[in-house]
Amino acid sequence: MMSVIKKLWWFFKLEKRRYVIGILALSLVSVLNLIPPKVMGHVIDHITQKNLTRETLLLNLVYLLLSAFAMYALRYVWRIYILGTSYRLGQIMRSRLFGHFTQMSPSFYQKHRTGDLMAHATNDINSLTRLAGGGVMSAVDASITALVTLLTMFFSISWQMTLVAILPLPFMAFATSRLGRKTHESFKHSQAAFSELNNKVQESVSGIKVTKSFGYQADEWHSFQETNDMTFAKNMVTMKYDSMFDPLVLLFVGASYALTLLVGSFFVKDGQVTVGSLVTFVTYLDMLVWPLMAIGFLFNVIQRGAVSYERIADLLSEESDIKDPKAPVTVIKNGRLTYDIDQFSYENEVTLRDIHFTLEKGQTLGLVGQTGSGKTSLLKLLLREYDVKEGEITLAGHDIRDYRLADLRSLIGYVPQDQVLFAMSILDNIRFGNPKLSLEAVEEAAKLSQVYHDIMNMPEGFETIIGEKGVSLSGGQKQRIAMSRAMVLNPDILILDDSLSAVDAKTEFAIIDNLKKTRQNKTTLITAHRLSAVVHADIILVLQDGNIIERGCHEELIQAGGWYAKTYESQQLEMKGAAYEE
Ligand SMILES: Nc1ncnc2c1ncn2[C@@H]1O[C@H](COP(=O)(O)OP(=O)(O)OP(=O)(O)O)[C@@H](O)[C@H]1O
Repeated sequence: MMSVIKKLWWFFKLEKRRYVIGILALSLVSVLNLIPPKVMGHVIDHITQKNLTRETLLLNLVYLLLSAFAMYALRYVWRIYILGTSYRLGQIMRSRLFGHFTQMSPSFYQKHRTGDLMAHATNDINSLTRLAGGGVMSAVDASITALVTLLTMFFSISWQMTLVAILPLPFMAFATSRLGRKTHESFKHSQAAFSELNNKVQESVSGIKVTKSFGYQADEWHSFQETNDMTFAKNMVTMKYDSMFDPLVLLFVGASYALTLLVGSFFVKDGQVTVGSLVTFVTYLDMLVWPLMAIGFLFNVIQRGAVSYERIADLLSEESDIKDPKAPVTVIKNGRLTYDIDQFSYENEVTLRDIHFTLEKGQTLGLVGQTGSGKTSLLKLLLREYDVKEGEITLAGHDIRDYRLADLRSLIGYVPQDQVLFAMSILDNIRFGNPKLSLEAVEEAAKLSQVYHDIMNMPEGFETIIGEKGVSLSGGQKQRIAMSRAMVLNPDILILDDSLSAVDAKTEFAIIDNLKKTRQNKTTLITAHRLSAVVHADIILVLQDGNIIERGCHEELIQAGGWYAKTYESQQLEMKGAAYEE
């Protein structure tokens, strides 16, 4: 349990100055706290001895007031310096986590669901902040208060009474530590359940449109209720252990009071202590309740912090499986692209097999084949979303793993199958890769992608906000805006992954025509289901179950009379039929 303190030592060291000031202020408050009961006892003794003068009373009142003001100021100081500093830990950990998230490859996001990652970034970080703030505060305060109070009771009132009063404490320590262990376990389960709940909410909200369109709201509601109930049940178990803590402590404190009263009354009767001293003693005993309670709070905070730290550390220790090379090739330029892949698999099943081809700079590759045949996977390997283990992909004579990831990706413009547009203006969406680009450049890219007129017809043209709070776009418009985003950068290598599937044949033809004109010296890779999108390609590969089953240019493949020729023919017939119907 204490290991979490060790693990957080770097932070305490980093904020040493602030913690030292905070702890000093806190310690002074604990000592000043001893004054009021002393003053009280003193005045009571004067009253019982009937010799209380006005001067003595006034002097004691001044002591009380002075200590109250000093404590007011010092309490403010420690709150700012200890609790305030703890937020800094939250800030540091949050940016570490976020930095880590941005470094990770897609397989990380396949393994961890969004809701889970959100839980780490919120709940777990809050637990850590509580440990570095409230935890440190109660540890220092409780130990100093307990120490100075016990010493004062022991030396300035009666050591015998003190020993009797603390008799129940070892039993209490035993009981609370057992309870603490149980709380720790149940908290782990609560935290995991919260992650699950987060996932559920995230998935349900993002899929709400689909859920509703299929009329599955009721099922979704029931499945959410199940997760919600489970989380509630786990939280109740934690709550049960939590709720046992304070009553348990108070039980032992009650025993201390009873013993003190019993022994104290004998001592007063014998004249060993005065009535005033007994009152002071009982007030001090009262002051010990807080440190005892704080043990429970500390147990909680430290254990929760430990669980959360573990969860965050586990995430942070996961390395991205896509790494930058130790000695990267410093200059990157477009050139011959060669795929030499013997085999590639995501997990166990082989996704791509014997993929060998060369694409010269400036050429266009067309990738076709049934769904699931491996087209997207082949492209993702070039982006290094995943790495090839058996074989290599080379660009301009170097294995792509020898370039810096950022360099490699700066060469590539990628229009994925599921485009993501952000809730901001169309202008900013298109120049996402380089916010400094001019409106003219953006307009040009939109024209090349055949979406310029669509945009000009929107309420605020390129300034139109899209997404949740703005205009909803059609599938085809989304595709063409995503395409403009890649085109505006005029990338050396352009990857279009089924990017024209939602546009009509005429628009597709115009876009392809623009591509042919503008990308003469640049490499282009296109996957498509509609073969008309790849007719112009220099090399067309037909994939089936991860293998290349046909290769050549359009004419060669038509000649060969295989899958390509048959599919092309039937698609042409379909198009003619559709045109006839129109
Ligand atoms: N991240 C992944 N993890 C595991 N398997 C995957 C992953 N991505 C794709 N696959 C599997 O790899 C195979 C090839 O998928 P891929 O997306 O490359 O096909 P595709 O030809 O692009 O299909 P489509 O035309 O439908 O887009 C499929 O069987 C798919 O289930």
